[in-house]
Amino acid sequence: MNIGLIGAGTMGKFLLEKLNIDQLIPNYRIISVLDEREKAKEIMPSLSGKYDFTFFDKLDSFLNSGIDLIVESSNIETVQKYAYRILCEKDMVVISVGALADPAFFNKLKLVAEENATKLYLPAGAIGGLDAIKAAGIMGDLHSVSLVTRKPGEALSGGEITEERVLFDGSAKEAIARFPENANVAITLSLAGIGVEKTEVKIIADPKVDKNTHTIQAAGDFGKMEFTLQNNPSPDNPKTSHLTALSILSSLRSLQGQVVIG
Ligand SMILES: NC(=O)C1=CN([C@@H]2O[C@H](COP(=O)(O)OP(=O)(O)OC[C@H]3O[C@@H](n4cnc5c(N)ncnc54)[C@H](O)[C@@H]3O)[C@@H](O)[C@H]2O)C=CC1
Ligand SMILES: O=C([O-])CC(=O)C(=O)O
Repeated sequence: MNIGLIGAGTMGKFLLEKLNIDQLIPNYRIISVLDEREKAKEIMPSLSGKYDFTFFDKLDSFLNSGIDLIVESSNIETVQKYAYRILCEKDMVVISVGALADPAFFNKLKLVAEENATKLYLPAGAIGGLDAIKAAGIMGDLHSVSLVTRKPGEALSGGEITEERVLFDGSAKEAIARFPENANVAITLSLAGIGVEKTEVKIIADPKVDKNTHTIQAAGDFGKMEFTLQNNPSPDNPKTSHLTALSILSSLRSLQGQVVIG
């Protein structure tokens, strides 16, 4: 599988290390990286030497570089800019899932993927339990879904804090608008469950935690569930839980093989 990467930051570099150097998934390699911004020309040559990929500064040449699948690990704006065009011809893994909070945009992507027989993969990212949420909602009998995200102040750009502070309490749709780098999980959860308007989100800065903590609660005809993750932050980006990059690798690995779990 020849992969094209958009976003060679914290997660992108981790994926380059694991796929291209450690060869964690046999035959899966990042062969192309896209960055159209002027400043990319300075940093890409050394990265491309280290990880052995070709750098592209134009989307069209990137798409024509022999890649089978695109992995995005950049930001919401990049997904909004490129996803439609990409899904016209390639499968795509999106991790900045907050880009899909607008139902009109999400439906447009679903439609273009359907028309072109391409696929949009949304890894679980920094959370889990989505298999249970999807199962619980399959008959429309999932009544409530909530997420409480608790992070150290520095992860929420709040700087030094001395006591717990609720920074946000509202819908997933509002959460991602206010915290585009911390509430992608709220949108993944919404898409798996009851949507961006009905999914309730609280974001709390907490000086007592050193992990990015996410608690999901759901109730419906199936019963109730509660699921808590205590994620170690990525060493290079305290906002991003390390589990997120692992979940991209896991999504890639699940494209291979005959057995599908979950
Ligand atoms: N779905 C989930 O569970 C989670 C999603 N995220 C999201 O994943 C994304 C990546 O996270 P990190 O790697 O920690 O971020 P990062 O900030 O370390 O890396 C992002 C990279 O994208 C590059 N970039 C920005 N604009 C670009 C463009 N137009 N074209 C190409 N490259 C561009 C930046 O230069 C940077 O190197 C972020 O949007 C983050 O909010 C983070 C954590 C959890
Ligand atoms: O990494 C995390 O813990 C969650 C996160 O930042 C996001 O969903 O945007």
